[in-house]
Amino acid sequence: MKLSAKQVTALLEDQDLLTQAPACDQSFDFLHYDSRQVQENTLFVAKGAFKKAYLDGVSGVSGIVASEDLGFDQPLWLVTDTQKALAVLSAAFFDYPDRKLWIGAFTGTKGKTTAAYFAYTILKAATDGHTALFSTVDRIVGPKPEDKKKSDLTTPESYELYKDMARAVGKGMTHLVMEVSSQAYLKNRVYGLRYDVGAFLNISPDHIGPNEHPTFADYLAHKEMLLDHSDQVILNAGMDHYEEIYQHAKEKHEQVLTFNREKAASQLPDQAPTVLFHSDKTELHDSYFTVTDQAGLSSLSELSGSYRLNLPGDFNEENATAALMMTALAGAKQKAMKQGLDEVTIPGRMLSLALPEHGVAFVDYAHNYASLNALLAFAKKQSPEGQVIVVLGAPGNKGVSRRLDFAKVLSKQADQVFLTADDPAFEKPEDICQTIAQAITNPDLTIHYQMDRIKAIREAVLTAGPHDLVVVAGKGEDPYQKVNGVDTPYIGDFAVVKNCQKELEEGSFTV
Ligand SMILES: CC(=O)N[C@H]1[C@@H](OP(=O)(O)OP(=O)(O)OC[C@H]2O[C@@H](n3ccc(=O)[nH]c3=O)[C@H](O)[C@@H]2O)O[C@H](CO)[C@@H](O)[C@@H]1O[C@H](C)C(=O)N[C@@H](C)C(=O)N[C@H](CCC(=O)O)C(=O)O
Ligand SMILES: Nc1ncnc2c1ncn2[C@@H]1O[C@H](COP(=O)(O)OP(=O)(O)OP(=O)(O)O)[C@@H](O)[C@H]1O
Repeated sequence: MKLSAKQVTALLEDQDLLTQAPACDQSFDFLHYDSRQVQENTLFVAKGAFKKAYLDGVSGVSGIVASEDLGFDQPLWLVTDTQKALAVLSAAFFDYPDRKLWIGAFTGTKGKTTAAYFAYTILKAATDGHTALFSTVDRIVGPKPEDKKKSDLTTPESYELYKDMARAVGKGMTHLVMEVSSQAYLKNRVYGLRYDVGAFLNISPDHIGPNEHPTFADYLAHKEMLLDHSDQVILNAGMDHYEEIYQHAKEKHEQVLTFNREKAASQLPDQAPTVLFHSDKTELHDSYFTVTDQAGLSSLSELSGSYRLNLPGDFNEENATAALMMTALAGAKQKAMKQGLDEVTIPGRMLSLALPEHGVAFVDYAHNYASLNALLAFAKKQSPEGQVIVVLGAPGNKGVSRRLDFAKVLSKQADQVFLTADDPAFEKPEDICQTIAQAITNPDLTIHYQMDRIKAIREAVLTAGPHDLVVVAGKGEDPYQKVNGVDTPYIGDFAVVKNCQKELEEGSFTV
């Protein structure tokens, strides 16, 4: 892997990014955007909030790509957009690994990680283990334990993206399932990348604020960009703003594949969904549903059938239908589809545990209005004779609107709530919980305060009767709490509930 100066100039020129190129004739052994990772003979891309001082005392940089002359002595390529430049150069440096992979991508406000795990597990079965996964939780480039690492972002920086794709190709992977966030388009992390299939799951207001999107329209526009860069597209016909998203997709695609729940009101009367699904049985630990291809497309010929999904939640049937359609387009056979959904598990998503004499606990990552609403609606349906007892908090110094959103959902769907800490950052968790409590409008909802999250979960379990559901929302298996700028280690909600279960079984449970 090398880049010659000539190549760099040609690549940047080709994308109309170049405003000035140096007259030099050299080759670079490395490419990077982070001064802490520079090696001997690196072409350095100064992007984002880069400061010149970062390169003080750093040796090894032999060329610079930047949007302004920062006063370095090395050959300089001046470009109009450093993030796009990094993407273009990374793709070339890693020898276009994207062209050697079948790539399926999910976007949406909710369900990206879940649907990506569904599709990954199906394709792993269909390709005999030759599938990679780039998700918010893990980035998996091969079959061995050492091929898996924790993700930092939902969609990584372009350099990291192509580097990990190249690693996946090197390990014999043929398919990749990935999540694409709106930020990835906003920050040009996926500039120039094409997908074989792109699926748009849903949209609701989120990620709007400083450092994210200025408006909802901007958020939606960046999500829609996935449709422009996918060869085939799948849309959830039941989502908000469907008509607008469908029209957008139609501008680029003759065929737009859509799905919806059977008997759902059609948002576009002239356009029947390609695929319909319905629930056969929803249980506390899994769900059974049937999918039917209405259009009789040969590309979806393996799709129609009944499936067991190893996760509960009616919204997960939606995610699963999208994953089934995507994997059918990738050529998966129904046997792999059934096996994948039957076996799939996702860290921190809809994990359920039976608690002797204390009902059932759900640990879930739901942390905004749409996801908490879907989760508690499901819980309410599952415990008609019992109470829904929720443990949650809201993060400090970000997503402040979530506090009122949670109060709204709790007022509608919960019987008791244990308000607690959830990444309080530089705020006091007590203050955040007070804001939530003050906005709760249901006088019948019992409110408890316990800022120690482990104690809050244990107290909720102690409170629960045999028919109750304890829903621990917001952190899933997150291994830390953000407190005063420090990632403070935390055993994770699931581990706390598991300990409760073990102690209940042994008869030693106390709070
Ligand atoms: C607002 C935003 O998108 N920022 C991202 C962006 O930051 P940036 O380019 O300004 O980079 P920076 O970290 O401020 O530093 C500037 C440059 O100096 C370099 N540097 C820095 C320090 C140093 O000592 N030496 C040095 O060279 C850095 O490598 C970087 O190239 O590029 C960085 C990676 O190169 C990202 O880590 C960072 O994401 C931040 C941390 C972030 O949290 N973003 C969130 C909002 C995000 O993207 N979330 C979405 C999920 C949304 C969803 O759930 O739908 C995601 O895809 O994860
Ligand atoms: N289709 C859906 N509709 C509503 N809620 C959903 C849906 N799918 C998942 N959820 C809820 O949202 C939570 C997060 O799901 P998931 O991690 O798959 O979404 P995501 O899009 O990756 O989220 P994020 O961008 O926050 O990482 C789940 O734990 C579940 O409670």
